[in-house]
Amino acid sequence: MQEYDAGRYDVAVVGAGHAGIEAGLASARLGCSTCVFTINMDWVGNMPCNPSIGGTAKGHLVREIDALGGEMGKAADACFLQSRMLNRGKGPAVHSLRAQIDRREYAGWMKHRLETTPNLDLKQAELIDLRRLDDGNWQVITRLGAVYTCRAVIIATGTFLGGRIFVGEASWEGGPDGMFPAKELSVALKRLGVSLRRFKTGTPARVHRASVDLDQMEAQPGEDPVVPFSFETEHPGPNRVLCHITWTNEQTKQVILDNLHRSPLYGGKIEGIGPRYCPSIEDKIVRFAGKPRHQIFVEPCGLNTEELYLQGMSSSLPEEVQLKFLRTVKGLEHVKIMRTAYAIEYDCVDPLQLRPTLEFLDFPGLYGAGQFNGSSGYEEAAAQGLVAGVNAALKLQGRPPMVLDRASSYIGTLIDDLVTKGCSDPYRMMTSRSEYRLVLRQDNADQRLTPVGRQVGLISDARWQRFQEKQARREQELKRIRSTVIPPTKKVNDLLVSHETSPLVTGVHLDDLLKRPQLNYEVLKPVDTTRPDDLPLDVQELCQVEVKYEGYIRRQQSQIDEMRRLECKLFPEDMDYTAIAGLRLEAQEKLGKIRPRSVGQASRISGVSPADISVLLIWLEQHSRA
Ligand SMILES: Cc1cc2nc3c(=O)[nH]c(=O)nc-3n(C[C@H](O)[C@H](O)[C@H](O)COP(=O)(O)OP(=O)(O)OC[C@H]3O[C@@H](n4cnc5c(N)ncnc54)[C@H](O)[C@@H]3O)c2cc1C
Ligand SMILES: NC(=O)c1ccc[n+]([C@@H]2O[C@H](COP(=O)([O-])OP(=O)(O)OC[C@H]3O[C@@H](n4cnc5c(N)ncnc54)[C@H](O)[C@@H]3O)[C@@H](O)[C@H]2O)c1
Repeated sequence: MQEYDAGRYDVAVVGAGHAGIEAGLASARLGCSTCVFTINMDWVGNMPCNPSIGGTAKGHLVREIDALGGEMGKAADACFLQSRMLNRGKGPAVHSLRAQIDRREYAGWMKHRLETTPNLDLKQAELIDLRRLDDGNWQVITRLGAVYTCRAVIIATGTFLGGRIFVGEASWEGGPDGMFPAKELSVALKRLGVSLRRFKTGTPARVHRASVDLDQMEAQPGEDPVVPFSFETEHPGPNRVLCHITWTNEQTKQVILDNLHRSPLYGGKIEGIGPRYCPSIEDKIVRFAGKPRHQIFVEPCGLNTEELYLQGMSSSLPEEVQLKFLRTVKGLEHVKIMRTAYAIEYDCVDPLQLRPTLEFLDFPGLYGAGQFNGSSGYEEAAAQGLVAGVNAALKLQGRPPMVLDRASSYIGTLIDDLVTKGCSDPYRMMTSRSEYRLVLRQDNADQRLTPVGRQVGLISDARWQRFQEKQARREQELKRIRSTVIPPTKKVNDLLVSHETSPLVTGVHLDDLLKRPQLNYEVLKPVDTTRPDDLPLDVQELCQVEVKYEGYIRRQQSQIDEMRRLECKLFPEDMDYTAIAGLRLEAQEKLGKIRPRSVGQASRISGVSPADISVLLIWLEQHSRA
């Protein structure tokens, strides 16, 4: 193919999935001329699996993306079909927003957002090659020979690189949703020296609504009032659909067990490693053999389609086996499959090759984001896209990088886990991955991250002003709660006794009452006479959590202060660990490979001991004096 010079950009983003979208928008919004490339223009922001956003820990990620100035939360608010806050019965740290989304509406919304963003071009073109020039610039080359010269490249290729589909005995080269795979780019990356490996993931069948007996299933309505993802959405729309729940049974299990030898996974055809926390139904049947049944969420894919998604039934068994086991399920006895479930194997990187900015350690100007970095999930991808896009732009502008630490966010935790510990299967965010989860709540994501977004340049003046007003109201209300004395009147004591908590003998501060497990902000309203009546619900919730969990939060904060002490001790870029006397050989090797940014990051590398950390601290102390 004859090549031609097609122009220059500051940043080229390979991919318009969830990572590529956030990367492209962030880079363009920070003033860099940006081109986002996609294999298929009609699938910008495609959700090849469940059209749902959020859920445990993932909802936190969406809130954080929004707080930094990203797009996913706004798009989800504009296109949701049903919304629920999960885990309301548990502590505030694990409350997680989850929404079922209209898939086509979401993809269209995101595409239009890219099309209308200044400094951003969106192009349908498969990139097949990537070159590093001697002057530090990069070139990306399309299948049609167009050569674009760029100062930075962000790879956000999802599950397309070297994609291979598996359904029973059938297997072919392919991307998700019937798209073609990106083969050449894998070869180009390997040629450059990037080491790739194989992961796999899967998706369940989509079935026709008319073939499903929803009356046989448990209906699951959305929650009112709807809580939006974005801190900027003032009036979220209504819930528009019902979801349903049904269950597998002994018969389903038997069909699967009888056909396990036909599974490409159990037959050894798939070599890629699948997501531990999103197992296929055949995996669940084998791994949790004692479990009599598994839950299936039956969820609409959109308003203008009859396709239903069967969450929990991901499979790569042959098509006829899929039909057979689905028809054993209550309500699915006459089900018709519209899209068959499949597994997909793809190339991705070992994220230990990346810095916390998501730039490759060995290839300045080259960044990785999303499923390409070894993660799984739309929200994980979007979070990384935002971080890669911001950091590519900051570097080109000669500004300090945006590195979010573990105590600032789930985004920081996700990236630190990836680049410090690596991952041996597709990485999924969970609240248990954060040691600071009482502080990293979805309700306070703006408090934690909007100042960072503002500093970077992604938060407008108007939004910043609204944020500051909200913080002022929060502080005012906290002050009022802490200084208000509730007297031991009959009305107060009747209320306390009716909520099974002891009456007062003297006046007590409102915050002390709020700390009682039987009470909350809403319950105390009738006796809290100085409460402002125009306080927004989100400010009320913030104040309640901060007061109720004050002691725990304070304790966690002191752990954070300790952690940050080490996080501020940065290593020089050209650090030679082999020259540091006293470091054990294993530590020298691991540190040399991962090249941590700070002593804090070094302390989390497996194989680096507390004694090694002491040696590093002494070395830094001497080095900074010299
Ligand atoms: C079958 C399946 C099941 C999944 N199940 C779920 C699920 O239930 N829930 C969930 O959260 N996640 C699921 N995932 C993962 C989810 O799709 C990804 O985590 C998420 O989409 C990753 O976003 P991304 O931006 O990294 O990549 P993608 O969304 O895959 O986007 C990749 C982009 O790169 C472009 N591209 C690739 N190569 C090139 C090239 N050479 N040139 C130009 N453009 C290129 C593509 O056109 C596309 O725009 C599943 C994925 C698949 C395929
Ligand atoms: N390979 C991948 O990348 C891949 C593949 C499959 C799934 N996933 C991820 O895993 C998630 C699905 O995984 P899963 O099947 O383990 O389920 P999940 O982890 O999302 O569901 C766990 C819990 O969430 C709640 N929940 C789920 N759907 C709900 C609904 N419609 N209404 C109310 N509550 C609901 C339920 O309490 C359920 O038990 C996706 O959202 C995606 O993030 C990723």
